[in-house]
Amino acid sequence: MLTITRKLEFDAGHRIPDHKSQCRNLHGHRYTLEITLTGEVIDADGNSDNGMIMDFSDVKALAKQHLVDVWDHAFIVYEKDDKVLDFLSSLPDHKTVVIDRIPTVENLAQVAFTILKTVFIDRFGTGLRLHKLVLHETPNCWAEITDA
Ligand SMILES: Nc1nc2c(c(=O)[nH]1)N=C([C@H](O)[C@H](O)COP(=O)(O)OP(=O)(O)OP(=O)(O)O)CN2
Ligand SMILES: [Zn+2]
Repeated sequence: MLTITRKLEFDAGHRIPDHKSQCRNLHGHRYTLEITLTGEVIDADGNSDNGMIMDFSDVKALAKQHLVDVWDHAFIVYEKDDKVLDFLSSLPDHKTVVIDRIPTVENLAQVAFTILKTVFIDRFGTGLRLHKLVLHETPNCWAEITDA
């Protein structure tokens, strides 16, 4: 299978409220997101996308619009983490992203995949789709999801 991968990075805060150790504290990461797309190579002479699955600059622009700019410099918080939600809501204009699950890297990867699979759709009639997403929480820790 032929794929392309675009890497983007963003910073976000989180905590894992039930964690047995350090990760129950408020802290942050520089996350690395790898978006892997598949589809036929575009064959259209004179078209800017000719020879590509999708232009990397368009992959970046869409990923930023729908996910990266939403999560960058946000605090990502579980909807049942009441203490942190109360605190964040006391901060004027704080950038907070509330999600329906604990913000482990596994869960963030699943949320990101759900969002981006609706963005990277068959826009060229080439079968373009999101094949895989990798989210690194630290250089040593990451989660991967591959389209079933
Ligand atoms: N399965 C998971 N385990 C842990 C998660 C997670 O999301 N899924 N998250 C954390 C912490 O939030 C943190 O991201 C990881 O901390 P740590 O284990 O300290 O990772 P480091 O890469 O910094 O560790 P080094 O020992 O410095 O390599 C914890 N567990
Ligand atoms: Zn963490």
